[in-house]
Amino acid sequence: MERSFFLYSRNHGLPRLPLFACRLGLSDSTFGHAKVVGKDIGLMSGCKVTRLQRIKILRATEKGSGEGEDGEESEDAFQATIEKSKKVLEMQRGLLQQIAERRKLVSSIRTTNIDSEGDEVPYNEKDNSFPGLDATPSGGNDNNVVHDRGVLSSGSVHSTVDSAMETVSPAVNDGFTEDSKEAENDLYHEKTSSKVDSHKQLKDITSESVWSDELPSFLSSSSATSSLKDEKLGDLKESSLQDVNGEANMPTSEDVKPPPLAGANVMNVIIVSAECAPWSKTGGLGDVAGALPKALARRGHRVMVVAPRYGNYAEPQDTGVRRRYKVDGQDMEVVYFHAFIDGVDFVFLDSPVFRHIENNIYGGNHMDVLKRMVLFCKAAVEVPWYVPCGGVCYGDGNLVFIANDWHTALLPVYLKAYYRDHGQMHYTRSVLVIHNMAHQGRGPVDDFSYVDLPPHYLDLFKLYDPVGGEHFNIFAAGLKTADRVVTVSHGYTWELKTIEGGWGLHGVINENDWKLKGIVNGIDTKEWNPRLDVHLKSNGYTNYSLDTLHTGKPQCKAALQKELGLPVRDNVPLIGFIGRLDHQKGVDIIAEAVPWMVGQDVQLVMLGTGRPDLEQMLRHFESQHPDNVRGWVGFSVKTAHRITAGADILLMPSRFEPCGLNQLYAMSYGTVPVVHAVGGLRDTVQPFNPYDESGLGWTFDGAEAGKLIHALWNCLLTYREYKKSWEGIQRRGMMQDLSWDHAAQNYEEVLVAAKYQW
Ligand SMILES: Nc1ncnc2c1ncn2[C@@H]1O[C@H](COP(=O)(O)OP(=O)(O)O[C@H]2O[C@H](CO)[C@@H](O)[C@H](O)[C@H]2O)[C@@H](O)[C@H]1O
Repeated sequence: MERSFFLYSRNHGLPRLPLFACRLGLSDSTFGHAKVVGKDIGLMSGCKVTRLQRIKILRATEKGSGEGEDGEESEDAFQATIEKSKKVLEMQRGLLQQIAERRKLVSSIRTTNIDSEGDEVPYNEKDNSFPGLDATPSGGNDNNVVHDRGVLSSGSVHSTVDSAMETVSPAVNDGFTEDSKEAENDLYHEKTSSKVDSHKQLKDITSESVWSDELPSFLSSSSATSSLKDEKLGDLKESSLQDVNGEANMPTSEDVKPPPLAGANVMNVIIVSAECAPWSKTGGLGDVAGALPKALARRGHRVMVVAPRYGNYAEPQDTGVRRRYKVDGQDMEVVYFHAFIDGVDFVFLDSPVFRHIENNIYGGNHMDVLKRMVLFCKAAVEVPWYVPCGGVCYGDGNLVFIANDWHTALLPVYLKAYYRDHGQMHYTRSVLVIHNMAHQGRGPVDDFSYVDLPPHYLDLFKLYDPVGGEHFNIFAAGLKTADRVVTVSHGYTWELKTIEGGWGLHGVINENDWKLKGIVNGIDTKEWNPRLDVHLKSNGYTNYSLDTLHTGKPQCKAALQKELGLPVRDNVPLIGFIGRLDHQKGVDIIAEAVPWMVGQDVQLVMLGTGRPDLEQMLRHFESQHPDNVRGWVGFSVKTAHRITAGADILLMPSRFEPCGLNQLYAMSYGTVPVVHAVGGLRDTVQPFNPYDESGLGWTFDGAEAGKLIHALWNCLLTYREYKKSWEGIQRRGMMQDLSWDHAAQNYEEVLVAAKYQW
């Protein structure tokens, strides 16, 4: 039964209070609008008054205006009202405190209920759980005592996550807390709404997941989810508690946790990648594997990255889990290391075949590379069962693997051949991301004998094309087997379907078009952010932002010129190039344009490593034009950051570019990109239009020196003659939200699509 606040508290003379509160300018948010044990106490929310109250207020006001003629009487009445109001406020405070205490009680009952339900729920298909460890073809694992808890039922999986998260080593987390705080302050890039404490978030996943697995996202809404929760809580919910718990407008209290951004779609995600920054990186794949997981975790998913352990990394600790896998008839042991950082579980696979090759990840002969990838994928697909992260395994329910490029394209195949074909890992899905189709894991058909698959799988790998003839193609098998495929830009998705862009796999891509989606990469706004960049804190460099662009960027430019031994001149355009020195990146196109460039009074700095002939070319240019050109041969993350900050212009004449990250980094540092309009470069660099002062840089429509020169000429003209336009381009670039948050949301759609695909 609802009772008005007036009736509830008339002894306290409250009819005047709403009006009084209004006069004092006290708002909804000051008092809220609370319900206590089913009774609307109408705490002046929006000066809400009942009809009876209104009459009383009116009478009191009329009376008040009459008394106004007598100043003293009126003053006394006013004082009395204040006194009464104070008392009422005091009482309300008490009530609010009671409410807060009841909320705490309810949430503790709720937690207990979820935990106990999780323990008791037997295996249920709808819970997306795997029946048991013993049924796995690879057998059990003596080292992993918590394994069973992770796979027996999703109830136990979810319910144990809470306790798991409590056991995460604080030492591991603490090192990253400050950075997270810094990033949270980033006004330009980070959406503060998406920032939540990772532990709290994972706890939220736990409770959400228990209920949400049962409904596809397109059927469920947050209300559907909460009603399901309500049903599950059943008996425990007394009506009074329901009312307290259901109150939406309560003043914020410490125990109020925001729901995960992914809502009902939260799931377990395992990203498997041959490289992962900052531990290992040869290019953009490492950046993506280091950043996308964190963005997915911010959305509330439980996220793990699996990568080889190439070096002695500081953070990951030996989990004690050891597994043996057969590769080409040979027993190979894998030791699993783990670190929990920024809300993500990083699992590194240690084996003699991975050790100490951090500077040559894809090096070695054809067979060496193939065997490494076979071992990596065989071990990675079992991680959710054997590696306890924070005390509990991921299990295989509600799980999606994200494999990347050909190196891990065997994973979807192993998932199918070893497990799903045998009715196991029934609820696990795989997504394969194409970062670069130019590398496919090709080899002679005989390679099939090394991947350890049933004979009928050969057809998945066999491909014929005019270049390779009939051959063995790992990427092809992965693309066919994965539940969904992602490419890293919309432009590249289209290009892959063409003979020129598909590198022999355009047929496979076209056949699987239905499961293909382009998602433009984001950038790690903690790593690549001129306000926070750790590489700009010394040697004369400085951090800067949109507000300090005028002073900060020129300072970085001067520091870069000084560091490189170039004449320190503010008015000379400084042009940068960063990238792998190979055919893709069009370094040779820059080379053709160098004679023209040096005649333009510009400075050019090129950082790269790769093909020896192109490395030699860089050195040659430097020696020919010591006053204008620097060719830095090597892989230096610090120098890459400093060039991005100090250069005015970034050149990217790539012949093809699936997405490209350097142009994104450049724009966020106020460095203007000049790019070949291809793949992701076309998607992300809107050409400058001087008529309406729009656009972000210059593009050219052919990978030719002449076209590069034409675009660069226009760019240099604007730099020199139209300073305002130039600054506009810089500012527009810096103001974009290039963070991973948006891309992560798109990935989530793909994960959900994979999850509900049968
Ligand atoms: N010598 C050097 N020293 C230091 N850092 C260096 C360096 N050479 C390159 N880098 C860094 O490596 C990364 C290169 O990323 P890109 O996306 O431009 O290219 P990549 O072709 O490797 O990636 C592929 O995957 C990514 C991710 O999906 C796609 O964006 C891209 O189009 C596709 O070709 C950048 O972080 C860059 O700074």
